[in-house]
Amino acid sequence: MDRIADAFSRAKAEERTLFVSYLCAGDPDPDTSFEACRTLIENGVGLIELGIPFSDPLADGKTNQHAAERALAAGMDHAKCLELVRRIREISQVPIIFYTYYNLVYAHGEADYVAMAKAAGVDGMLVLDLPPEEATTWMKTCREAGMKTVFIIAPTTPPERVETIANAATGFLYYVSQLGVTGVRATLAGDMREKVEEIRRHTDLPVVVGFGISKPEHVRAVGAVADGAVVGSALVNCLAANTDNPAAALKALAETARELVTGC
Ligand SMILES: O=P(O)(O)OC[C@@H](O)[C@@H](O)c1c[nH]c2ccccc12
Repeated sequence: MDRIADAFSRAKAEERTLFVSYLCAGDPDPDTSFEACRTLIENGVGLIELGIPFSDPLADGKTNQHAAERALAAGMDHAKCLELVRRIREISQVPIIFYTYYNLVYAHGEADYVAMAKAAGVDGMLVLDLPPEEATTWMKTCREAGMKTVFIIAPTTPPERVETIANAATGFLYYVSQLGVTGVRATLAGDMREKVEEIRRHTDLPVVVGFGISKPEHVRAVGAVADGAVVGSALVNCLAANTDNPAAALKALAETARELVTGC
């Protein structure tokens, strides 16, 4: 079963953009985090990026950093992240990607980290601070375990590295359309089409675009050039604004997802 390929091919067949969500696992607490994932699935999300909370999330903007802080403060650990995946698998076959940092992989050992995730039902990994040039053993370990390895391409990625990254990736490629770190923005990058077309010259993998997406018109603009639209901070903000009221957080999440999915 290739949940990732199935999700993208279903979206393509239905001529829609795959709605990809990001939340930090365990934000604001393990139970609410599971209900948040259920809410997203019920409101159109077709692929879940789960951030593994880490104390030094250097690639994340303030919104995601605070989400990781809330999750860690709520006692989220690796075992609970795997338990969250198992709970999601009881209700859905939605593809799940771990967004993690290499310190967390190293702490368990690559083989164990991948094996535990695969057993729980994770479909792919994005190690945010591990470039393909340093990921030879990682990619081999994941390939042998049937775990996809997603990689990121940025606006500043030079052409020769676009090819290297595109050739290393499996599952899909993620084009982060803005410079800097994650976070809601008023406008999207203007050169998205050219960069995605450049990526597509090197791969047949699906390409998703993220960074700053917060409105249906952003999703529509991304959908015109890419196979999926990634929304993180706009969803995380729903939890951040209601940390003392899980029901309100989930209601805001459902409303935001329902609005964004109209752009898919
Ligand atoms: O938050 P935004 O602007 O909607 O962007 C998605 C982003 O949060 C998610 O894909 C992500 C979370 N952590 C990351 C680190 C690097 C790149 C991307 C990410």
